Amino acid sequence: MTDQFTFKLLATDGGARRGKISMPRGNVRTPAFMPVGTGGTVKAMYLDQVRDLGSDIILGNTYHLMLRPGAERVARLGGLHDFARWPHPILTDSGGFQVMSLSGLRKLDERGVVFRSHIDGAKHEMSPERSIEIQGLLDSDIQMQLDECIALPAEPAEVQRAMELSLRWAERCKTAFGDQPGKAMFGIVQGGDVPELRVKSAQALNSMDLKGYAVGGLAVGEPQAVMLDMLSITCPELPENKPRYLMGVGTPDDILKSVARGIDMFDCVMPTRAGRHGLAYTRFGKINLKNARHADDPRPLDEESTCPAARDYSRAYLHHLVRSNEALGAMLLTWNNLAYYQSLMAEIRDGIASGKFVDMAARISEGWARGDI
Ligand SMILES: CNc1nc2c(CCNC[C@]34C[C@H]5C[C@H](C[C@H](C5)C3)C4)c3nc(N)[nH]c(=O)c3cc2[nH]1
Repeated sequence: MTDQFTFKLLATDGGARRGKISMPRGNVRTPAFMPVGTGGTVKAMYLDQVRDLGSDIILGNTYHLMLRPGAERVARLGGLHDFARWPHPILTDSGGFQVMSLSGLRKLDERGVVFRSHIDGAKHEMSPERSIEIQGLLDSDIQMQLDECIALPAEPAEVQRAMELSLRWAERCKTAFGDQPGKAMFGIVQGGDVPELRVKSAQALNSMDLKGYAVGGLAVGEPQAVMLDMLSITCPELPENKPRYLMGVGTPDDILKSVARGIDMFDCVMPTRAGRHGLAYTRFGKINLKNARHADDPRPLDEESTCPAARDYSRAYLHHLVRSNEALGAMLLTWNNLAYYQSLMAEIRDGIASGKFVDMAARISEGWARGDI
């Protein structure tokens, strides 16, 4: 047990890193995939299942929880861990990304973002200080600075404006967060697809001596090659003794290639959202259970999986559930997908620890390319 937030680099293999984050609520084995919770739940899953799959940490959802049921109410009820019965670490995003993508009317200026709730149209102001206050009310263990994430492609002048605003907001978030030994506030590197802006953002955040660093402003419409190039430019500028979190990423292939460039933490709605839409992630690649070709297939998704959803149900049954829009279809495919993602992360961690990351990554990628499954 510890009352501090610490990161320990345990092994490296090329650019890939194996580490451990220690916090009062528990440890996070990195590279880590963080299942995405929305209103304090990972959709279509019981949190005990999420834990049993090997998830050390989940994401909470600042924007949704502040609108409903309200951050002050969650605090009155003991904070998000008690509210959702998840006693392990929780990371919360600042809410800015969603305001930019979800809410209707919104105005952004030096003070922060003013927006209307997509639920009831009520007006809300989200300043850097208010975002940190909300994340504190949720009792989040890892809090993200408020930032401005812009979609790509974008004009370099616009990328620079948003990056420099985000740096000023990082300073304000650091001040608002203050000194909370068992918790962390991560800065977010911006700079779009402009190498010199990425370096400037990373170096400025580096000098703020934060407990962890996220790489933001990616997975916003750019090709994978651009995202990977930005990682190759950004990660070397970040301290190697602090965790690095690539926000919103990604597919299994994105994750393998980003780990190779020095990323430690990932979050993505893909496995959970795809599961609700009939898509199964497996070590043989993606399988769309909506497709009629599965209607008579008695095989499970993966008879060697330890996850019952992958091992014990025929593709014909899963196809039937998905086609009939049965809740069990979403439940089983979400369970399968998170189990697959966490087994991929465990294989990645073992590969780095044994110095076999490159061979392991090649073998995994060949499995996906096997074709007809
Ligand atoms: C997909 N690509 C992408 N995502 C990104 C996110 C959100 C990360 N996921 C958190 C989130 C976002 C939504 C959906 C769930 C729950 C909750 C609301 C928190 C994950 C980002 N968040 C911030 N603050 N800044 C970014 O630059 C950024 C870039 C991203 N690029």
